[in-house]
Amino acid sequence: MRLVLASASPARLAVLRAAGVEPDVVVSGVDEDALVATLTDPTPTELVTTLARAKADEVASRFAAAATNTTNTTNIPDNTDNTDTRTGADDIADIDDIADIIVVGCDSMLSIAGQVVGKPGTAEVARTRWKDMAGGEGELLTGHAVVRLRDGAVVARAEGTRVTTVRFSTPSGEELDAYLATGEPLAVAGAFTLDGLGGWFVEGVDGDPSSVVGISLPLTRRLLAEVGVGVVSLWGDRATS
Ligand SMILES: Nc1nc2c(ncn2[C@H]2C[C@H](O)[C@@H](COP(=O)(O)OP(=O)(O)OP(=O)(O)O)O2)c(=O)[nH]1
Repeated sequence: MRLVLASASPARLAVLRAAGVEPDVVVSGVDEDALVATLTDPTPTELVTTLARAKADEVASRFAAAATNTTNTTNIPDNTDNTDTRTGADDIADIDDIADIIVVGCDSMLSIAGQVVGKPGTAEVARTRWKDMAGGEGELLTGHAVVRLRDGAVVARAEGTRVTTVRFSTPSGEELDAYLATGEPLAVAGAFTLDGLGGWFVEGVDGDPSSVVGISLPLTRRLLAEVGVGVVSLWGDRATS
């Protein structure tokens, strides 16, 4: 059995590794903006669940193609060097045993001031986000989709979303300038991290902290159980040491 993380997120990989799981990483080629554009007034939960499902399904489809020995190169991003520099991602060709594969896809967004937002992308957008966040609170939603395949055929799937309330401090002008200058807040949902430099500006969370970082361990444990996988079986030698 192999757990495949369908994500380029170093944060998600770090959470799983710290929790005893060494997943294979296969980055999905999902165009999130294009997919969101096809949705009609999705709720925040529908948004992150749809995106998480799309990421998991895109990677799962590659295993289906590999299992039938067909090469569907139309939608498999060119990953000829077999690694994605962002996270050292594998190509599915690197995964020797595809008899029993569990693919996990996630998507995180912050609901704040009546908007649901992802990664700011620029310092200007991140600064604007912090004007809404400072001294207040938002809800960090992380959608999760788990797909289990045996010999390339989907045999089970499970989905869920975790919502965690995050209470923000009020960084000074100098602190915010410095934080934005690091670049960290530009590449993470909600323009903050709980486990990085952003932690200086988070007063607290109500709910699951791992979900804020990018993947909820307790929810993923339940979703794995729904597809017949006990999380302890994924701990490898950690379970016996
Ligand atoms: N280290 C850390 N990262 C965070 C935190 N909050 C959000 N993030 C990251 C996790 C994800 O990498 C990113 C949310 O964007 P997405 O859910 O679209 O994932 P991303 O595009 O990174 O990768 P993916 O789409 O799964 O391939 O923000 C946090 O508190 N700590």
